Amino acid sequence: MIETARAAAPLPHRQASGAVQRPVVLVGLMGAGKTTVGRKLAQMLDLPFVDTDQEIEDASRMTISELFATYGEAEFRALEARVVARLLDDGPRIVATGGGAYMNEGTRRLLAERSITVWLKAELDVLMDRVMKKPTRPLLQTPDPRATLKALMDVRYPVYALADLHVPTRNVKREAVAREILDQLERHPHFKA
Ligand SMILES: Nc1ncnc2c1ncn2[C@@H]1O[C@H](COP(=O)(O)OP(=O)(O)OP(=O)(O)O)[C@@H](O)[C@H]1O
Ligand SMILES: O=C(O)C1=C[C@@H](O)[C@@H](O)[C@H](O)C1
Ligand SMILES: [Mg+2]
Repeated sequence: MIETARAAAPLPHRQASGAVQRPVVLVGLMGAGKTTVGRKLAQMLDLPFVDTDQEIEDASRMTISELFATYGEAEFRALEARVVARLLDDGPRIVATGGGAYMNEGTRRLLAERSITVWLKAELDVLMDRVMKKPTRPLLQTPDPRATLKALMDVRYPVYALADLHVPTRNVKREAVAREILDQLERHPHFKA
């Protein structure tokens, strides 16, 4: 279900509203803050916010874990790619992707043509702290989730690095991360000041 951000209270960047020419798509590993920061950024820009994991769960009426268990990862990835592609047809908005969405080459090509991509980059310790708060993520159901996350980092970080903007998340507040994205967006050619 597409969620529309409620009118935000006046903020320093409010004049930027409506100036994003393309969807802004957040990519990065589980726990990087794509959903949390994406929602904040959408409020700041007064744009709709969409989370692909949520879209998939709403459409299938199943949780991501149930989808993995019932249909397998490959089917989930195919559905995810279709959902991301469809969201690019709906005009400027903030899109939080699932952690693996950007690993699909076709998805990356589409996103490069039609969106502004933002990599939320985080260190392993920060990610571990965060993902352990909700330990249901299907890919981390392993004997050593930290080693699994590290292995995913090694494979994925060179790919996430292809995104247009790189924003470190560290242990800064979600508002500060959203503002850093906004600062970088304002310097991007598809953002009209
Ligand atoms: N900047 C931040 N500071 C503190 N906590 C944060 C920050 N960003 C996210 N979190 C917390 O980290 C957890 C994971 O965040 P979130 O769900 O937004 O990550 P995600 O990138 O969307 O992960 P996934 O790929 O699994 O959907 C949440 O509990 C969230 O509240
Ligand atoms: O990093 C990943 O591959 C995933 C991240 C989550 O957002 C979900 O999309 C799912 O758990 C897979
Ligand atoms: Mg998320």
